[in-house]
Amino acid sequence: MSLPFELVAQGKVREVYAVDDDRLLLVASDRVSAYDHVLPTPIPDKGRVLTALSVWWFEQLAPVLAEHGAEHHLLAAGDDLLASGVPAELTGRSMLVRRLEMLPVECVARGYLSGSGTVEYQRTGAIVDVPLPAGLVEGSRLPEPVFTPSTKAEVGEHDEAIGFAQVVDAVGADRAEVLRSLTLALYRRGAEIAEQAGIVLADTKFEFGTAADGLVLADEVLTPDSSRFWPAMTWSPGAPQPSFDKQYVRDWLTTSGWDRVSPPPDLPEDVVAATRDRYVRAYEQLTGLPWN
Ligand SMILES: Nc1ncnc(-c2cnn(Cc3cccc(F)c3)c2)c1Cl
Repeated sequence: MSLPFELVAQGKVREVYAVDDDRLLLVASDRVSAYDHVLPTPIPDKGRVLTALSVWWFEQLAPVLAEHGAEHHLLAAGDDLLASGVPAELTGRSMLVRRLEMLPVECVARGYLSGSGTVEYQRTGAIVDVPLPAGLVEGSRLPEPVFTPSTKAEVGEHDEAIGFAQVVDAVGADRAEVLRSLTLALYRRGAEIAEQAGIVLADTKFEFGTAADGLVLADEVLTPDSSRFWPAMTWSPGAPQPSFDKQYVRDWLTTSGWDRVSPPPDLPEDVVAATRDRYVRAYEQLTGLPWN
């Protein structure tokens, strides 16, 4: 796809283009990643579903942002993008956003113990400087949601968990405090809405930037790519929880005999179709809106 804009950042499944000095275009692809590899087979509509979900969450979270004197970066999405020169085939999976000075902190909120959090906890009984009770296992619900920030790793590297003191060093004490309280408030609101939809929001990662008028919630929000979504029905601490959206892909890759090092194999049609269905159902269950 050739866009009349300069490519300024390229992620595994997303790109960022510069529309002008003040605006960026975030474009979500149909690519899916699993086990740290981008798979060769696209999932039709994934980019459009996750973009529509982010747009919906920005609306749901606006009151929480306002309570903390913050805003979000979304300017326009969907057909409104045609006026900015975005090709029609991209408008459904693009967001026009305010260009911000991004803060160098990944603001992670966890309501459950999982992934790198579990590894940290098993090593130290805590997640960096966040103490946790004894006896927790993979998938355990935490007594309270916790703020467990990390640094933004280089492309291809994993983010490194950091303590609150390092957030203070990076952004100052007052802003660090706001980042923690706002991250936790946004997570609580998201988890509350997800719970009503039968989905556990185990954890999520927010990114913030600054503009002249203060703190701004950026990037994508509360999507299955930036968060762990588990079906509430199957939640059972003590083992890795099935991912709401990626479990079919993970299971098939495991049975396919792929060694997780060489380039991943193509996905069979039924796994692609089932995965597309999971993204559509996540959208419909969370928003209560029909996907079309
Ligand atoms: N509002 C903003 N202002 C300035 N910069 C950004 C920004 C740059 N990069 N990223 C992360 C990212 C998002 C998608 C695809 C990628 F490759 C990388 C976010 C944003 Cl969202």
